Amino acid sequence: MQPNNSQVNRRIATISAHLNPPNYSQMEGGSGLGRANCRAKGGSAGFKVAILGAAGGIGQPLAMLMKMNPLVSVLHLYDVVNAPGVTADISHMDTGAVVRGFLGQQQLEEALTGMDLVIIPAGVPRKPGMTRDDLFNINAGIVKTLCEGIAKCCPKAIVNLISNPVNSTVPIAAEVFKKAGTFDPKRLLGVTMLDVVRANTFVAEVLGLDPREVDVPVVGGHAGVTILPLLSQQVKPPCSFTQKEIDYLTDRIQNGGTEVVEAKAGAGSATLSMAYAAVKFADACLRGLRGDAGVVECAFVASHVTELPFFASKVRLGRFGVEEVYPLGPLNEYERIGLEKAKKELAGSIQKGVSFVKK
Ligand SMILES: NC(=O)C1=CN([C@@H]2O[C@H](COP(=O)(O)OP(=O)(O)OC[C@H]3O[C@@H](n4cnc5c(N)ncnc54)[C@H](O)[C@@H]3O)[C@@H](O)[C@H]2O)C=CC1
Ligand SMILES: O=C([O-])CC(=O)C(=O)O
Repeated sequence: MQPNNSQVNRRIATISAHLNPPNYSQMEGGSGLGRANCRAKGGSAGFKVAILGAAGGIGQPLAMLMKMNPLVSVLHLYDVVNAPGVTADISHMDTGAVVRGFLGQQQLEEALTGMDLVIIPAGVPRKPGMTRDDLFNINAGIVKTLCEGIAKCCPKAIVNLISNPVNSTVPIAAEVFKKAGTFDPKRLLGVTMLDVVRANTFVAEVLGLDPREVDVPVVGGHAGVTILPLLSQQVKPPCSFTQKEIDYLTDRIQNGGTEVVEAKAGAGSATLSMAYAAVKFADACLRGLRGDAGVVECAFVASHVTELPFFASKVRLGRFGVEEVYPLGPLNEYERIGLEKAKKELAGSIQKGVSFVKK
């Protein structure tokens, strides 16, 4: 039997309520009586941060940690699935940031408007046997669409790009911004912080130190041989390694991601350590925006440090994003050979990203 008109209308209403669940910006405090919107609009000190892909393996712990960050006054959580649930959950934490959820493409612009910092962990992760480049076909399109939204709604925001392959997605973002006439190389940063976090951890293990005492620069890019730890510049504390230790550490740092992918056996890649690293990096960006002096981290950025248009190295973060890109410093022979390998692979990955948008 065919449904009559009023039955059809009821079904449409039910489906559309499902597709457009209440925006959590209207639901602060749950009762609708909350004044959090007034607090957020009232110019309370702090920055406005959006996470795109907030319901994912990285996105959820990242959202939780950003909600705990005192520099954040407003936190927008955007995803194509499950954003309302994650938002409801996170919004119950009694920390300062006002949390709002946004679900689906039709709410992307609202999610992005007015943001100071946009963090992007949207996209598919690896399974065992895959390279990061195997994610290109799906993630390139996702990153392109999200960056088009950023160019339109918050062109001055700092962008922290996590989605893999970072060596190609950062060039994709740059091309999208160039097309839109909004590209500012200071504001686009590929997140390679997890490589530094791993390098500090593994070096500390070898040296028998607390990882918090260790500071290893990791340059190049974020995949395999493009991840180049500069162990000769491990300055905090100054130390030297045997060749065996250097081989072991370089291999472990370059393949840290694969180590996690294999251990998770099909259930994804690093999420918790990545969320930690992303928050460490986002916090550095926010401290820079606030005007703190001497904020220096490694990131994959537009660069003149080598002949390549993008390269990861130490950068100084300030009120406008990347204020200085530091040269690599003295490399030993082992690192010089590693650099040549890294550059060769990076050149192809960068070109692949550029061509994706230009084609
Ligand atoms: N830069 C780095 O050091 C690291 C990067 N990654 C990368 O981060 C990405 C995310 O990883 P996981 O969180 O583990 O994946 P996941 O699959 O658990 O989460 C991804 C989230 O993105 C969402 N999403 C998909 N399409 C979207 C779109 N168009 N707009 C907004 N959200 C969208 C999904 O709904 C999902 O919630 C992967 O590409 C992974 O390779 C992972 C670890 C380290
Ligand atoms: O290995 C992956 O696919 C995820 C990633 O980038 C990392 O853990 O470094």
